[in-house]
Amino acid sequence: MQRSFSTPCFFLPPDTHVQMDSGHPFEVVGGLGCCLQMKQIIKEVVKALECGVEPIAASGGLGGAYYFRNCRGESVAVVKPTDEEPFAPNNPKGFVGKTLGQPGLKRAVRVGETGVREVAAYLLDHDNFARVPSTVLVKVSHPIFHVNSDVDVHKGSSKPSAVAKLASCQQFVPHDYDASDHGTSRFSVSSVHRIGILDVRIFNTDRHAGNILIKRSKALDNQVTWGHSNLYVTDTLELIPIDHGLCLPEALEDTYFEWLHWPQASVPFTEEELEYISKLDAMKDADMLRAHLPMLRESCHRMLILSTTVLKKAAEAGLCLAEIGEMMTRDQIEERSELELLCIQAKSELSGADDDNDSLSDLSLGEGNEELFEQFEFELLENDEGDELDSREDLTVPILTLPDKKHWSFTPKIDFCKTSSQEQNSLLERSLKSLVLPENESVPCSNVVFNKKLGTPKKVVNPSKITSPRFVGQAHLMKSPRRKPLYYSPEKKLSKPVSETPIYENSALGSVADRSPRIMPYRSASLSHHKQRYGVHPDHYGRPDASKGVPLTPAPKLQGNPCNNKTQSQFSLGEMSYEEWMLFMTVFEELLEKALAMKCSQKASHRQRLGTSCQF
Ligand SMILES: Nc1ncnc2c1ncn2[C@@H]1O[C@H](COP(=O)(O)OP(=O)(O)OP(=O)(O)O)[C@@H](O)[C@H]1O
Repeated sequence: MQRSFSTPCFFLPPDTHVQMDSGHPFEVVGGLGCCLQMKQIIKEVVKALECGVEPIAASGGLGGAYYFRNCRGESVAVVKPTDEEPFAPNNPKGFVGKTLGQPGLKRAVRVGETGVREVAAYLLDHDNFARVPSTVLVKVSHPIFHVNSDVDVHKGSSKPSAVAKLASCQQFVPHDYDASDHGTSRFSVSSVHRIGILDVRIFNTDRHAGNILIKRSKALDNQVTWGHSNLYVTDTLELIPIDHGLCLPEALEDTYFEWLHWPQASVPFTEEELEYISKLDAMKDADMLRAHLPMLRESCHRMLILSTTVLKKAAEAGLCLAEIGEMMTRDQIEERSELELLCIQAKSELSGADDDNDSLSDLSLGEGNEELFEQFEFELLENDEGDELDSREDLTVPILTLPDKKHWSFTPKIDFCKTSSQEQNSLLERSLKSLVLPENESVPCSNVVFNKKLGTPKKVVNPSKITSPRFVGQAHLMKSPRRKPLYYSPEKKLSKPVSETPIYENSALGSVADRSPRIMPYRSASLSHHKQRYGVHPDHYGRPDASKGVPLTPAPKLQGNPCNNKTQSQFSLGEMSYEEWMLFMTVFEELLEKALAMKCSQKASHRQRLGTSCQF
C-alpha cells in the first residue's frame, strides 16, 4: 500500500487485530462484525472480478467513486478510496492539493478520513432506521483506481498496476433519481424524519439533496369514497441516505441539512420516533465505534455524544426536527449556531473566562484552504459631488467577475484601512461578501456603492462620476472551496437580493452578558458519575493524548490560519482533557435544558409552524 502519500496512517490501538496484505483483492479492515450482508456482496464482486467483470468509475461527486459489479454486470457495491477524496493526493477530478490529515472540504474533517465516517454512520444506524446502506472499510486493489502522475510510483510502466487502497465499500442501492431531481412534497414525513434524526445524531455537515437517493415502487392504496372502496396503484418513494463522509467532525462545524425547510421537518415526531430517540445511548454507541472502528478519533465520539444529547433533550422538550436542525445551523457562514453559542457558554462557565472568545480554541487543523483570487484597492469618497453620495456613509468597491463559480466561494479580507475603525473594517468585509456571493454579473457598471453603516449596496455608479476618491485601504478576495449549500441549493441563499443579506443577526440565546453565573461547584462533582455518563477514560484505549485533540497520526503540523479571524474559529471538543470534557457536558446539559425551556415558552406564545391546511 502506498502509505506515504495515498494511505491514511490510521492509528490502531495495540490490541487491535487487523489482517493486512493477505493478497486478497478485497479485505475488510473495519466494520464487518456488524455487516454480514457486505461479506456476501464482496464475495460476489471478487467472483465477478475473476470472471473479468470490471468496475466502472462513477461520474458524480467530487471524489473518486467506483461501481463494482456482480457476474451479471449489475452494480452491487460503491467503493470510494480514501486517497481520492476531494483535495486528497489522488483525487481524479482535479480537486487536489492537500496531504492526508490536513483539513478537507470541511475543516474539522481531515483529508483521508471520510471513509471511516461512512462506516460509522452505517454502524450507528440501529435497526437500519434511516436506511443507510451496508458499509465497511476495505483494503482493495485494482488498476482502475486513480493515481495522479506526481504520486504514481509505477509511472512509466507499460501496463496499469493494481493499486491497493483503503476505501469505504457500500452496498449499491438501485434507485431512480436523487432528491435534487424531485419535488419534495411527496416524500413521506417518516422518511424525512428518519434521515433528519440520523443527521442530527451524527452531526452530518453535508446532507445536500444529491445525498438522498430515491427509489420508486408501486403500492396498492385502498380509498373509500361515498361508501365505495376503490383500489389505486400509487407510487411510493423510498429515501435512501448516502455519503456520510462529512459527519462526526472533530469540532463544531457549519452543518447543512437539506430537509431543514421541507414542511415534513416541521411536523411533530410520532410516538414511535420519540421512543427510538429516547432509547438512543450515545455512550454505548461511542463504545461500539471504539470497538469496531478503532481508527476513529476520540473527538468524533464526543461529537456523537454531544449531538445525541441535543437530539434527545430537544425531542423530549417537544421540539420538531426543523427546530432542532435550526439550532445546529449557522444563519451565515461566519456566524455561530445556537448550539455553538451554548457550547461556548458552557466552556466559559467552566473556565471562568470573561470573554467568550478566550474560551474558544481554533481547531487549527493547518492552513485554511483559501487562496488569493484578487487584490484590489477600495476607495472612500471624500465628497458627494455629482452623485449625491454621503462621504461619511458610503464607500465604493469594484464589481468583480467570478470565474469558476461552481466550486469556489469568495471571502474578502481587509488588510488595513487607515481611516476606518475596526468595526467599520469588519462591516466592510461583510459588505464585500454580500456583493460577491450573489454572483450578480449583470450589474451594468464597474463600481458599487455601499452604505458603510448598514453594509448594504446602495447604488451602482459609473466610476467616471466619482470625484475625489481617496485611497484608504486594500482588500483581498480569497477563494475557498464552495460550501455545498450554495452549490447544490442555489435557490436557498443566493436568490436573496443583496440588500436583504442580514448583517448582524443575534442568536435567540442572548448575548454573553446575559449568561447565568459561573457554575464552579461542578468542578467537585463526582468523577465516577460523569465517567458513567460521558464515556470511559481515553487511557483505557491506550491513547493517552486522544482526549486532548493531539493527532493520533503523524499529521502535518497544526497551525492557526492567519486569515481566520475569531469568528471563523471552531469549537473543538477534542482539546478538552477528559475531566474537562465530563464537566463540560454537565454544564452544557444544564444550559441546554434552560435554552430549550425558553424556546418552548416562546413557541407557546407564537403561531404554529405549519398551517392547518398542510397535510401529508
Ligand atoms: N450506495 C449507493 N448506491 C447507489 N449509488 C451510489 C451510492 N453511493 C453513492 N452513489 C453514487 O455514486 C456517486 C458518487 O457518490 P458520492 O456522492 O457519495 O460521492 P462524493 O464524491 O462523496 O460526492 P459529494 O461530491 O456529494 O461529496 C453519486 O453519483 C452517487 O449517486
